[in-house]
Amino acid sequence: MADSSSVSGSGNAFNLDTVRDSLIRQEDTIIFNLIERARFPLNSPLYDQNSGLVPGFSGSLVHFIVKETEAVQAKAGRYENPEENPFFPDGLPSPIMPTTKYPKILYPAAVSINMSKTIWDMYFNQLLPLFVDKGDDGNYASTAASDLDCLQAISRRIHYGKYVAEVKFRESPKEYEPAILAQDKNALMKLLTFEKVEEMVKKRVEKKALVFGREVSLDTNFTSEKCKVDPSVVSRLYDEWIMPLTKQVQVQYLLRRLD
Ligand SMILES: C=C(O[C@@H]1C=C(C(=O)O)C=C[C@H]1O)C(=O)O
Repeated sequence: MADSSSVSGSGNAFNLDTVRDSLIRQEDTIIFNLIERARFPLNSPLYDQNSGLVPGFSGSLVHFIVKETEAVQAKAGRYENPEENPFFPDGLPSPIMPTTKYPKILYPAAVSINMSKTIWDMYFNQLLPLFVDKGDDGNYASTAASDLDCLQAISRRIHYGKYVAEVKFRESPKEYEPAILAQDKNALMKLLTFEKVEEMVKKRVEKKALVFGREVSLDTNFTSEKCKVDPSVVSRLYDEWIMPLTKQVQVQYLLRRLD
């Protein structure tokens, strides 16, 4: 069944409401993926640059798994979708089969806006230690697959800022044009920021984490108060990283909107 998680599917309407609906839908994906990752302990050897776990590959095991997974997905056409951004774009293979023609909503240079490196560093260095237990259960391949699910969901959400910016520009070009012509980042940031929306987002993701993360039993509504992922960490993820980075994507996008 089609849902509202994409504006680049054919026939989907493109306006600020549908774009915001997509962001709301993506919250579910991000929270469920965090819950899945929290099933495993940290498993730190996965992230060790010098673990030597992969013969002939210099880098961490998670780097190897993500790079190889992205190569397979590129062959199947995943990165033809402008909503998807690889973490390791260099040397990715081309699709080996015909792929859907995605509607051209964004201007072509938008492809060059890529925050993957920042997202990668934020996820492993800051976010991960906040929501997984310490320890090592040896489940490295499954843990890395789960990391990639989280990274892809967070990356899609942040890069979605391109669509948010495009729709905001189309809805009021006269408001944005002077700031774009002046290349005024601060003015653009002010124009595209809606503090009330951001407050709502933080509260909603915290509540979703509370609802999605508790055990459901048939006797009572919830068996325990313990959540699979701390709701305050999810709220912090949005407050400190996801929303600021989405806004940075929006600013970068708008700066070049009139090129
Ligand atoms: C995404 C939007 O732009 C900004 C970024 C937000 C976010 O990342 O959730 C929320 C509100 C705005 O300040 C929006 O207006 O919906």
